[in-house]
Amino acid sequence: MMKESVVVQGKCGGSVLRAVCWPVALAAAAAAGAELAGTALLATAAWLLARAAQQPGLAALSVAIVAVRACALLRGTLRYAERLTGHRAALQALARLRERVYAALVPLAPGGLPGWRRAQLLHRMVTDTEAVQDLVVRCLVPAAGAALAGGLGLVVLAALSPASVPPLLVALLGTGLVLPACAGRQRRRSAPADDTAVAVTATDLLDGAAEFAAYSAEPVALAAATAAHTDRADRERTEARVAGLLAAVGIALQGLATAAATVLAAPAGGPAVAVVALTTLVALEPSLALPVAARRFVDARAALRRVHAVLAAPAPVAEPAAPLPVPAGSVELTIRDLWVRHADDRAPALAGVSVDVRPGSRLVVTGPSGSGKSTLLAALRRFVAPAAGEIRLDGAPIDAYAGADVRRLIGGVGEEAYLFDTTLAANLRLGDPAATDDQLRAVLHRVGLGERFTGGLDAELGQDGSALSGGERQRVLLARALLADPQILLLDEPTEGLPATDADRLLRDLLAATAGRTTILVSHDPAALAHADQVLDLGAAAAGRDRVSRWCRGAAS
Ligand SMILES: Nc1ncnc2c1ncn2[C@@H]1O[C@H](COP(=O)(O)OP(=O)(O)OP(=O)(O)O)[C@@H](O)[C@H]1O
Repeated sequence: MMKESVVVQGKCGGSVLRAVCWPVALAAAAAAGAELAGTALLATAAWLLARAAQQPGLAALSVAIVAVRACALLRGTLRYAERLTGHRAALQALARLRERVYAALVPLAPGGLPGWRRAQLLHRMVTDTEAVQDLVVRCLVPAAGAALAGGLGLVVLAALSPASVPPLLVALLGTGLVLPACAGRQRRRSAPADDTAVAVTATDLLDGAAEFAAYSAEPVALAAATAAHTDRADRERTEARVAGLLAAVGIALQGLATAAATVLAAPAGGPAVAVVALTTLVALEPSLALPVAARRFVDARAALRRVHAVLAAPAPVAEPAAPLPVPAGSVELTIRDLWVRHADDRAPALAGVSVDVRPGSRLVVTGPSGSGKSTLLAALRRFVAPAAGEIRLDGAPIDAYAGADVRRLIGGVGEEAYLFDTTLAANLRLGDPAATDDQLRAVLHRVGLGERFTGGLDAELGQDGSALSGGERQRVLLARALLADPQILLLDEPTEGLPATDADRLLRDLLAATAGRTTILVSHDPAALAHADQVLDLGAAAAGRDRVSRWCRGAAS
């Protein structure tokens, strides 16, 4: 178990556990102390009963009577200290690990996240990180307590009746090593590498409820969820049977060892026999919990490995070692022969795109679906790295700036724009946390939302703006982007999916709100094209890209 613990610490929980190693050591010492006090309590009580049966004077029993009370108090106090210190250390470790996972996810979003499903990431953040808590409270502390209690039991027996040591030793090896090894082995065999099937099917059921209902596909979806549940229930039933069997074997070993140690201590006679019997019983008690600890250890190790995979995931875009300070004031954007490829085995999403965007001008990007419009905006915000070519801001390559600085400079409403399930004001203040209510109302006026909300700034928007119409949603997103006040405003198909009259009105308000500001607008709308200073047609570039792909295929074959 110790060897495996080193592996886990090295992989992921290492620095997290190191930060709480002292509280963990204190908790383990308190757990062992509580076991020792329990052992001493029973041993002294046994001696007291046996000695009292011989009817000595009260003075001969008074020390033992006080010792019994002291041990009882000490055991309770130490148990409390162990729970308090152990849980505090575990919760601190958990909080640190969750912070690290979140910090690791930030540079992955959004480009690096599609490798995981949403339910899997939620599982990593919420459930898998809890493994570090289990590791402390349910593995390390019980294992240390069991080792100390067993060791003390052996010392007591060696002092009172050396002949009784072998039965206790054998039983300790059985309950403390062999049974946990069996439990761990069985758990390793039965536990799947990724225990998120239930979470994934449950998320699909919730997210896709409307679609399943629309296509009468509920039985299919429910069958997938039921299969995941049945699989898990089957595994848990098998494990419960094995756990019950191992617990029974442990209790049998404890009983046999106690009986054997008592029989072997019989020649010593007197209170020592009772002390030996009770000491053997108590010394084995903590190690009976170790098979369960071993199963939890296997689970914790697997969970921490999964968390480690998130922590170690390479960011899709490398950060510069010494980022340049971002230029102040308006910036000139230059894109030269830009190539972007989302995966090595896929055709390039952008092939040789070049354009210059002067400060204060409006560039409209157009082109058929799949021609790379969103990819261009993602590259400008450093969410994906170019395969070739360059993007320059005031002459300096964009990858010389920190990603967060670039996104403050070049921001807006992308494909992934999201509205949080909170008030209108809270959603808007994501753009500018210091904005006053008057500034919020002013920006709402600019995007044509002046008097629209009955609840005013406190109106609740629902999850991803579910309480809004499509046009209102786009206007709130635009208002938030304007509040953030980036040097270059990006807008990805803001009128998409709206009825023609709403789209016209939104586009009019949008063009007015962005007049004189450097704007890159993805749109097919003739009105947007008419008001553009420049138009970048990626359809033409896509035709070139197809020619390149065909040439590549031809060259390969
Ligand atoms: N994360 C990704 N992983 C792999 N391929 C991707 C990814 N994102 C986009 N692509 C591919 O890159 C190409 C360009 O996609 P992109 O979304 O940029 O096009 P678009 O012009 O914005 O399309 P639409 O108008 O439909 O939104 C497409 O072939 C798409 O399948």
